[in-house]
Amino acid sequence: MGKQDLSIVKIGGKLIENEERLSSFLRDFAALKGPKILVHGGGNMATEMASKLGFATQMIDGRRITDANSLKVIVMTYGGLINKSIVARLQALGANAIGLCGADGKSIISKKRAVKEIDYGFVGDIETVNVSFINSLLGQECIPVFSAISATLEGQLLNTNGDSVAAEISKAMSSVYNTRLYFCFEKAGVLANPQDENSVIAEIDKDKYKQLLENKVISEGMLPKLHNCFEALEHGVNEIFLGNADIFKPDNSCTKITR
Ligand SMILES: Nc1ncnc2c1ncn2[C@@H]1O[C@H](COP(=O)(O)OP(=O)(O)O)[C@@H](O)[C@H]1O
Ligand SMILES: CC(=O)N[C@@H](CCC(=O)OP(=O)(O)O)C(=O)O
Repeated sequence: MGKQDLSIVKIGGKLIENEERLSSFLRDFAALKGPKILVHGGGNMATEMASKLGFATQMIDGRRITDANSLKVIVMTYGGLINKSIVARLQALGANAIGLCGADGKSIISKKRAVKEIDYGFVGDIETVNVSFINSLLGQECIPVFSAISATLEGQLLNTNGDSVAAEISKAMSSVYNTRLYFCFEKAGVLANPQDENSVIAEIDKDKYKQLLENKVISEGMLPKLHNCFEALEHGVNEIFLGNADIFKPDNSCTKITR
């Protein structure tokens, strides 16, 4: 018998902050057929909360420098407010969501990033994903909702990029499922002209990716996002799509990443 399909969907922080788009997305996600996993970021909200508490935020190459105060804010914001709100709303839509961070069920174990030129602080690089635990939740028709937090085996919580959480879960779950990974963010996909929402590139393979890099069409957060995509395709993920909150609506245009 062939493998069953599994959808892994990541939603970015800017999408989460837009109430109208988030509601519409959650309705579509709740209605999506088959086993599924949601991963959420929340970077902007953490920056705002930190600022309210009087803590400055420093980002380098899209990664947050996470000192002890910053980690506390992140756990409260991602693991608390955002995660629990999304779970409650999915439950209200009839979807049996369960909120998790990497420490829950030892689901995502990471290592604190080694200090090279930059000390990122409490930032984790994922080492293992607990496939059997996640699979057992899916087997009970639960929908795991992961925040962008992992943990070490020694019990240290670590801030972990949401795109990486989604990509690593997808790679690991590919041993059991046909995996389809969706990155939902504020744009309609990868744009040929970042200023023009109507310039969505339908498909990007490795050659096209090289060309986009050379022509500097992609920048900022899109750089690690596409890097993650090609890495995931090399490691068993079957299909990857990038789009906005409307990605599951019929006739919605988005970008497909192919080898
Ligand atoms: N060619 C491009 N097409 C679409 N987005 C791009 C492009 N180049 C750069 N970007 C930027 O990448 C961002 C997406 O990355 P990121 O901010 O990390 O997303 P997320 O909301 O998932 O955290 C977009 O909001 C956009 O500003
Ligand atoms: C290490 C690191 O940078 N972690 C990210 C995790 C949140 C995230 O990925 O949020 P978005 O999807 O909204 O960008 C951060 O703290 O910003």
